[in-house]
Amino acid sequence: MNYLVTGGAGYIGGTVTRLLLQRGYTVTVYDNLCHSNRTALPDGATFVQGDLAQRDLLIDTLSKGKFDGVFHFAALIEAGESMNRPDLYFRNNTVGTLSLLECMQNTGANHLVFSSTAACYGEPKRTPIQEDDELLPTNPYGESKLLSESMMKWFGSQMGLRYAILRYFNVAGAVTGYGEAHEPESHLIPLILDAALGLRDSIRIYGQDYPTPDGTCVRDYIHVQDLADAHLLAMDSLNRQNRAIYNIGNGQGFSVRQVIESARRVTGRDIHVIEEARRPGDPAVLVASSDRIMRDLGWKPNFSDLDSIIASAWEWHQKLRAK
Ligand SMILES: NC(=O)c1ccc[n+]([C@@H]2O[C@H](COP(=O)([O-])OP(=O)(O)OC[C@H]3O[C@@H](n4cnc5c(N)ncnc54)[C@H](O)[C@@H]3O)[C@@H](O)[C@H]2O)c1
Ligand SMILES: O=c1ccn([C@@H]2O[C@H](COP(=O)(O)OP(=O)(O)O[C@H]3O[C@H](CO)[C@H](O)[C@H](O)[C@H]3O)[C@@H](O)[C@H]2O)c(=O)[nH]1
Repeated sequence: MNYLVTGGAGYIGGTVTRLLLQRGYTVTVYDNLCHSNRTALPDGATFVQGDLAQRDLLIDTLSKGKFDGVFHFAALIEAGESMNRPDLYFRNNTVGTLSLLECMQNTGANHLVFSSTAACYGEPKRTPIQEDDELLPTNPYGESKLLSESMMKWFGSQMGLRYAILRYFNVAGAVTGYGEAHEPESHLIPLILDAALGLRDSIRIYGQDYPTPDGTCVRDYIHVQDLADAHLLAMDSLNRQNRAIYNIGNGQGFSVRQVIESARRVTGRDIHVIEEARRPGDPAVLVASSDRIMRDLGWKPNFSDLDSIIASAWEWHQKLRAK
């Protein structure tokens, strides 16, 4: 099999690229490196440096590659940043995805697995969240992904696109030799691990007055290896089904304070905390029901407890920072 991976120089796209290569598949990564660098690219993948907006380059890449499918990860990913710069998020994520869909249509590529997000749901009315629950994003990042989902629906029904939308919850952890290192980093777990290593003075907790048991936001953390497995199952399923939408999470919520406690247990280090105001756009609680993908595709997470997810991140993070 031969696949195109947009955003394949990033954290999750890079992990899926490694898994595809391990399975013996051929992979081309398409990435503009706006939030990553070449050193993150695995040996064995062909690399095209390009932006989703570069239609000629994208069409050329798709035409030459004759791909069996496209995994679409390329996006800006910070909910907080999107509150200040919605324009960037709609341009890069939504218009960028439209460009990809048009180029796929032009070149006859029609199997797509798309990285969507729990941020599409906004503040949920019930927990765990199911795929058919209300979609009311509280930040432009989530809206930019929801609009992309809507385009896929119409490219599917009117133009024959076969697609799987994966709404991930909070992705964490590392596989051998590759883990989370966003540029710049804004995500909770790598920032906590930097604090454990003494590379930051403290970790800031954004908001202590949420309607949750300890007042801090609750999230559902899913290991990147389990998430990567779901991508391969989803792509394969497009030979049997035209379209699907799946949540990918562990079904368990952990507050920011619980994540910090887990990191203290795993690292054995002191982690200093500073309490800050809420970060605009953050929903209080996001916890997934992943029953649908378990039932339809037989997916099952192997890393279900938070300590083991953080332990895998910690092992990799120490090596990363030692470089
Ligand atoms: N990290 C999470 O917890 C999480 C949760 C839900 C969904 N997602 C989604 O998963 C995907 C991957 O996230 P990640 O954590 O690996 O982020 P990342 O920033 O590590 O990777 C994104 C990659 O896309 C590239 N990119 C961005 N815009 C591009 C463009 N216009 N053209 C070409 N390349 C472009 C970046 O250079 C980067 O390499 C994103 O679509 C994100 O929205 C992530
Ligand atoms: O220094 C920090 C960083 C984060 N947080 C809090 O920790 C929680 C998790 O924050 P992250 O920034 O790690 O992740 P988000 O929940 O904001 O978003 C992540 O998961 C989403 C899905 O749930 C998206 O898809 C998005 O791309 C991805 O970044 C939030 O309540 C946030 O306010 C802090 O308290 N301090």
